[in-house]
Amino acid sequence: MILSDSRILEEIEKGTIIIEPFKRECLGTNSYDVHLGKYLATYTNRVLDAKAHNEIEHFEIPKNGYVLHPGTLYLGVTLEYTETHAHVPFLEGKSSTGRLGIDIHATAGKGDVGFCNTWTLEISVAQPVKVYAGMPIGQLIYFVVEGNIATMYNTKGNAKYNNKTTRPVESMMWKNKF
Ligand SMILES: Nc1ccn([C@H]2C[C@H](O)[C@@H](COP(=O)(O)OP(=O)(O)OP(=O)(O)O)O2)c(=O)n1
Repeated sequence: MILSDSRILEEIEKGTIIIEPFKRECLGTNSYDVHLGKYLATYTNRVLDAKAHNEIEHFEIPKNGYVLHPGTLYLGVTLEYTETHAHVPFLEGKSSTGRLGIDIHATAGKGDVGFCNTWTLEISVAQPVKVYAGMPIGQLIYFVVEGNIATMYNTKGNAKYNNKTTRPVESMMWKNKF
């Protein structure tokens, strides 16, 4: 089950969902629109190593926008800081961003109950496209969870993406033992 607009508002009232900043007009029928934060990042090395800590370089999107090109993975970040304490949040693209050939995540759209942070976006594009800080970039949808949560994401000792940030965060795959 996906939360409706009025249920999302009720959960915000209760404090089980936090979206900052929150604007009523960004609430859709059963989703909330999130926006592109001002920082992007790219990996320093062209060849990434799944076992290594791959470093990234952050940069700010200029006022007049920044052109993204195919063949490069850009990490972006939502302007919105969110907390979800009782539902499973999912980050989805928007039809309007999709129609510009912009993908905002690479397989990872699911969030966890207890995730408290901005969302890192794994952005790739089909053709060159100029993007702007503050533009609508995706939407959050909220699923009802079945069963008790034994470990909330924000209390999980080995959660990788818990540190509060306004910048995109690189892959922490290197912390996995394999
Ligand atoms: N595009 C995305 C997808 C998810 N997340 C956040 C919300 C999730 O609650 C958190 C962890 O996501 P995963 O469980 O998919 O990631 P990992 O399994 O790699 O990390 P961990 O071991 O911390 O669970 O990252 C994000 O910022 N950006």
